[in-house]
Amino acid sequence: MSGGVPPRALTIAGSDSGGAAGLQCDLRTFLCCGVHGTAAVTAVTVQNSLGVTGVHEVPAEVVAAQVEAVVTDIGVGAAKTGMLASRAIIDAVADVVARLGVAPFVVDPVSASMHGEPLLHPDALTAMTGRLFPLATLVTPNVLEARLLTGLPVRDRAGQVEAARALHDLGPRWVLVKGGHLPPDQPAVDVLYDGTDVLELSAERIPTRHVHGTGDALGAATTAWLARGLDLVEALRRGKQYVTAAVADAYPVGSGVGPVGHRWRVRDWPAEDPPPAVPA
Ligand SMILES: Nc1ncnc2c1ncn2[C@@H]1O[C@H](COP(=O)(O)OP(=O)(O)O)[C@@H](O)[C@H]1O
Ligand SMILES: Cc1ncc(COP(=O)(O)O)c(N)n1
Repeated sequence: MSGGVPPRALTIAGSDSGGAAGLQCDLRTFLCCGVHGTAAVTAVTVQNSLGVTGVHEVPAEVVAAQVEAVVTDIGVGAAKTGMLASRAIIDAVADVVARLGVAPFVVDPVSASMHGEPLLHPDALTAMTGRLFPLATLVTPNVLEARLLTGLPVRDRAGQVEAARALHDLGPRWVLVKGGHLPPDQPAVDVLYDGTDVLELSAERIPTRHVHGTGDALGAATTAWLARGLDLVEALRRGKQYVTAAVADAYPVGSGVGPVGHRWRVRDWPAEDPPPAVPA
């Protein structure tokens, strides 16, 4: 790839000043997956390993303008959403994504931080499901978001499947109900549903409290592999491998919950996909 034009991906997401989640995690993941990352910022959060203490939204028309500027000049092979904050931002993103035909399009319906602080206004849920889900190639709720969006209890694998079926009826091509928040005695199983078949992506649950940014790393790695031209199931398999390695590489910065790590990808860069040589 050295000297050539790399694939490009776009994240439409909030900023995490602590650098664990949000667009910081997405851009780092894009780089580690060999893709040029671009970002439309939706909100600035005041955040660290202990939680979120402030949220400052970017005007909806500025979010849409960032998306348009990137798509019309740089080009986007795949895009994902993270924190979208408000109904106005969701409506603006839905409009610009539909108008410019941005695809594949991964929607992570982020509703709260891992500490429980809200990252989405409650009145924006219907815009999320009504406007964004029908445009999505893949939606990736965690168990808590699946409960919020469906009203179902979602306590185990059977609950994940039931929620995936209900969410698929809202229009996305694929639904992934992530299992990171299931009880610690259960493996980290994510359930993928395409309207017909159920596929499980399973990994051993790694015993660490430092899981800030797991969902963003999974979604961003999957988006990167979609931008590199892989089909959805293969992109997601690689995304799952990426996040499992990232959880294993997590580290304690700050006195609360630390970030998942991306250093493994640089240290152990696979032989079939070497980093470009550094010019002398
Ligand atoms: N302790 C863990 N060990 C291995 N994988 C994990 C662990 N915690 C979460 N995951 C995986 O990380 C990804 C993100 O899941 P989840 O934590 O449910 O999402 P979110 O970050 O959106 O809340 C999923 O693939 C999930 O299975
Ligand atoms: C800006 C931003 N976007 C997303 C998340 C969710 O990530 P997590 O569930 O790891 O807190 C976050 N905390 N902050």
